[in-house]
Amino acid sequence: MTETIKRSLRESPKARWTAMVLVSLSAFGAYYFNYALSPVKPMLESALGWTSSDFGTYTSSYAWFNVYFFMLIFSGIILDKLGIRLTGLSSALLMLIGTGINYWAVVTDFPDAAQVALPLIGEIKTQVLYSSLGFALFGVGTEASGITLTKAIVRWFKGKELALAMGLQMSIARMGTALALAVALPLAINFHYSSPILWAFVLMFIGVIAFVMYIFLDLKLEKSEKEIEVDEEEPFRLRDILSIIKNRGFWYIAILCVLFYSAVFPFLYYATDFMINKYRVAPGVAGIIPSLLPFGTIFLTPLFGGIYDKKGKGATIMIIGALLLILVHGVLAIPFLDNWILASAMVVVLGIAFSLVPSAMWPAVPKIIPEKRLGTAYAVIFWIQNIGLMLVPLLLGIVLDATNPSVATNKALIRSSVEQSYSTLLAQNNITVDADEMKRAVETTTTTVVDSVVKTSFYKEIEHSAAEKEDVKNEILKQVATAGGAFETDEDKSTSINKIQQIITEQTYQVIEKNKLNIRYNYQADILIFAMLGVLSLIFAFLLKREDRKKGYGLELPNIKE
Ligand SMILES: C[C@H](NC(=O)[C@@H](N)CCCCN)C(=O)O
Repeated sequence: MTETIKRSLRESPKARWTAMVLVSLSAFGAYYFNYALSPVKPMLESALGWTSSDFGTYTSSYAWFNVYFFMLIFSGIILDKLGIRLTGLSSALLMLIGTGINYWAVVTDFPDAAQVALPLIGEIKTQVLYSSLGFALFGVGTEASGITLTKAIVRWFKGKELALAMGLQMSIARMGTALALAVALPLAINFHYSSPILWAFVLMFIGVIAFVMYIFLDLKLEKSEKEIEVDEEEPFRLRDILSIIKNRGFWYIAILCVLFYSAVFPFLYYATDFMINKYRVAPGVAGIIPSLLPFGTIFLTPLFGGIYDKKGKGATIMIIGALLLILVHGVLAIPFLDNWILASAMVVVLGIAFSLVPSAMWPAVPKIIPEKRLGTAYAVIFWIQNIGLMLVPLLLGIVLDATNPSVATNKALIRSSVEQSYSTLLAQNNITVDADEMKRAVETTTTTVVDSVVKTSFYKEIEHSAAEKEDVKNEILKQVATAGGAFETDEDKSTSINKIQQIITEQTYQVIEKNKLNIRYNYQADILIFAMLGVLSLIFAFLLKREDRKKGYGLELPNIKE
């Protein structure tokens, strides 16, 4: 078909780069919210009584609807039927609604023991369930928006700077992840644990506005191409899936994708907590270390993509990426190597691996799958990848609780002692506070105590039986009451509450230290799971290279022919 593109708006660099920035803004918000609650894990435990399994359920819920309801496949069909404008706007709105539900669930005061029974999952805290449903809705929007944005970029940049535009769009999205990891916990500490979600809501709203602006630009593009004959795009067909899944090379890439991404995205969910617990990094700055990973990829992904374009060696690049993955998780798993500088260096190396593999893997798909089935192929790969994003974070949470059985109960014990101490001291001193003020004070005190114990204790914790836990609780109450006896209230209410907070913090801390109450997680088993995923990734990267040699896909050849 003839294609006269002289008068198309795509010919204007200003117009197409504006389109790229506008569509990328919603991805920025999405990638921010994806990790906005991860660094806040320790606070969710201290303040809301979540366990690691609750956190695992929440993070795995991102993929619930995508996996169970085949939403990625449907999104591909919907995108084909409704087009970029409607699908993009609907997915941006879906992300916004999901974020809103998540915010509501986290700020709502559910009774401590409120639980619902779900098929397959079993008993789950009501708050965790609602947060997860919001996150699951957000996940559908994010993945649908991912394939829509790719199509939008292709629409504007085909025959132009396509790879660069895709790389930059990924970089803008990753800036969102870096921002979330670096600022979420400081935001939560200084304001409220829900503040990172509120910010996500604002960013997502900006994303929706930006997408509405994109729609106007896209309408202008359509108008400019009205008289022009352009190539018809191939529609999404279910029967394409059949021909794709018969291809062995496709399976190697899809399995490598799910294994590799499962060792990186879920790692980021837990990384801040891991830095605090293993490397004793102060919570306020612990997120900076994992944020080095997405931050590095912002520059490295386009760089490695360029190298692959010119020099080739795609399958070898994926093998190197998988080897680095094993190195990083292997080193992070060694118990006595607990220096934060080493941890930061490993995160930087993981960032290099996470730039190498995607920069070679995504452009390798068109070498294995014919162009007209590419949309379907990416949707199926994302679907398989989502299975990993659903199972691995949940497994990590369950394993963390199972290998650290006393941590969650000990945190709950501290919280209830703090609560009782407040009630006693406030009553003794005739100070009345409303329920919200009290809740806030208990949350802050518990978080402060837990943080300081985790950061400063070098003892080898001993596990306590239930009876000993009661003793510890009584001792906390006794110590707080003794120290509180000398307390006199002659100042205003907030000064008095601050003093009470200080007394409770100090006394609780001392009792925990003395009794060696274990509230620090040992992440050893979780990190070994990541290392195993690395080994499996390496095996599939080798299988892919062998298949390439057999079938001659040209994965090792440059993309740009001289
Ligand atoms: C391009 C690729 N995107 C994905 O893999 C998405 N399916 C998942 C997005 C989840 C974001 N945490 C990428 O980001 O490398």
